[in-house]
Amino acid sequence: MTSIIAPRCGRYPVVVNQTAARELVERHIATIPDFPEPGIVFRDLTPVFADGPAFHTLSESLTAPFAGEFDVLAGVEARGFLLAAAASALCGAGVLPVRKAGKLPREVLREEYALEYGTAALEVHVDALPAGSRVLIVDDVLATGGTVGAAARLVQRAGWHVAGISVAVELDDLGGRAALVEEFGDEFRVFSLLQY
Ligand SMILES: O=P(O)(O)OC[C@H]1O[C@H](OP(=O)(O)OP(=O)(O)O)[C@H](O)[C@@H]1O
Ligand SMILES: Nc1ncnc2[nH]cnc12
Repeated sequence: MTSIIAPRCGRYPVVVNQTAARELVERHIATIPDFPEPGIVFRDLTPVFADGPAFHTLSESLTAPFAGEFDVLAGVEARGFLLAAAASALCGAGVLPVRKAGKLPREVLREEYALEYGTAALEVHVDALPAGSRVLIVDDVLATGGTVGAAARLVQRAGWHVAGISVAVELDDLGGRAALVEEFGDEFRVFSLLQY
C-alpha cells in the first residue's frame, strides 16, 4: 500500500492512500467501445466526476506525488480543467488554463499536436505566470502523449518549469509515456493513478 503525505491549503498534511484511491476511482470509470470512432476504446471519467468521494479522492491523488514541487496546476481543456480546478482548491495552488486554439484573448503561445483520433492545437497566455513558475500538468487520460507533450512544450517555451505530469488514466498500448521520455528525457516525472 502506497501512502503519500500531501499539503492541503499549505497548512496541514493529508494522507492519500493511493491503493484505495485507485480502487475507488476505477469503480467509477466507464469503458465505451468504438467511441468516438470504430476501434477506439474510450475511458469515460464523467461518472468519477459525478461521485463526490471519487472526484475528491482522484483530485488529491493527482497532486500528492508532487507535494512541495509545484506552484501552479495546468489543466488541459476540457476534461483537464475539471481536475486542475478541483485539485487546486484542495491544495491551494493556482490554475493555468491550457486552452484549445483561438479561445484566449491576449498574446499566446501555440503548439499543434496529434491525437489518437485527430489533430488539435493548444495555447497559453504568454504572460500568465512569473518566470520560473513550477507547473504540474494534469489531465484525465494519457493516450499517445500528444496533448500533455504539447502542454509541456508550451510551459517550457513560456519560461516556466514542468514540475511533472499527472493523469488519472494511462493507456499503456498507445505509448504516451515512451513518447514523453523520447522528447523530454527524464526532465520530469509522469504519474498515472490507473493503467489500462
Ligand atoms: O494523449 P493523447 O493522445 O493526446 O490523448 C489524451 C487527450 O485526449 C482527450 O482530450 P480531447 O482532445 O479528446 O479533448 P476534450 O478534453 O475536450 O474531450 C483527453 O482528455 C486528453 O486530453
Ligand atoms: N481512449 C481514450 N479514452 C478517453 N480519452 C481519450 N483521449 C484519447 N484517447 C482516449
